[in-house]
Amino acid sequence: MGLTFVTAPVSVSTPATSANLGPGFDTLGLALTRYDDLTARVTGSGCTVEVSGQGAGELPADETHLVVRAMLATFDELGERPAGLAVSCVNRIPQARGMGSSSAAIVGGVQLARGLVVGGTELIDDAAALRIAARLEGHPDNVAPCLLGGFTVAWTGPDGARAVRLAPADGVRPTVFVPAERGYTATARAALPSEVPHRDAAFNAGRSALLVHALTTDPSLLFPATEDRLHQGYRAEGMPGTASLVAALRSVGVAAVVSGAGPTVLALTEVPGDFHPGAHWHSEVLGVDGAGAVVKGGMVEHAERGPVAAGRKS
Ligand SMILES: Nc1ncnc2c1ncn2[C@@H]1O[C@H](COP(=O)(O)OP(=O)(O)O)[C@@H](O)[C@H]1O
Ligand SMILES: N[C@@H](CCOP(=O)(O)O)C(=O)O
Repeated sequence: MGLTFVTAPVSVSTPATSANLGPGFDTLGLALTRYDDLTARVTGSGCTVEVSGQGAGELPADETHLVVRAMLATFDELGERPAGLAVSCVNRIPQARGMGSSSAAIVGGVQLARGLVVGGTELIDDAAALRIAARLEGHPDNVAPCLLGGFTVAWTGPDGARAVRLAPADGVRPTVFVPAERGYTATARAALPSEVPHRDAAFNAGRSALLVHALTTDPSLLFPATEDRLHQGYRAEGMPGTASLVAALRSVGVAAVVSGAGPTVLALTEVPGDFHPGAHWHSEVLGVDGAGAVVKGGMVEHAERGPVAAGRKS
């Protein structure tokens, strides 16, 4: 039997995310309180995409748009596509800056597709949604917090991506410093070596483990816990302004890291009021999003995720 599609529009708010958080390369991620708002409905034929805000006038307006690609991949998992789609995107997450905009588009698309199918949430549960989104993104560390909210530890097993969601401690104070220029994740990944010294791998294993404790229990340890030897150093040449700002913040005791693949900088502890990053940077204090990509309308009716959902399995 075929699928039944919902005729009413479905909406989703997708949070920005910061991945890696220093040593947790391709694993750790945090959901932040800045959102893209996406709406979709089934139509009789064709595919239209309206974009306002970030990416307006640049992103495609057809089925090659990333949100639609993720929707179609999800419908294909379900075995049937609707006749047509109309999608609208109000984008507030800066794109190609290291704040998880592509993951927000992918997770948004997966969630919209689930919402547009009667019984879509049962046919594709959160665990399957995470697997689809991570497969499309290529790494799970942004899609996990975008989907689930909070602070997530994600990994890839034989059956695809999995994640647990943890509650960040109250003392975690995210500030982002966003530059005007873009930096593409694919470019930043190409700067990484295929092998690293064993001592650096051991260093990062220790810091990542400490970071889980610091972020959930003891933020006073965030400064040593955010040291990294696996990616930031290799990427510094390609983003010298980012490397300098991380160093300047760390020199005054702030637990600063490259956000995702950069070029945005993320501070996890309070930035002194007299610290000035320079006119090049737009700084913004953000909260930690606790809910993830919540769908309104349609068939995904999960409640807001509270701040504590330790051990949530995907
Ligand atoms: N909201 C969006 N809607 C559609 N495509 C998007 C959106 N956000 C990002 N993308 C696509 O992803 C690319 C940026 O991906 P990436 O380099 O991974 O940056 P980020 O760190 O912001 O995720 C953009 O050039 C665009 O092609
Ligand atoms: N682990 C990835 C994270 C990329 O995050 P993004 O927000 O820059 O897409 C990496 O470091 O490549």
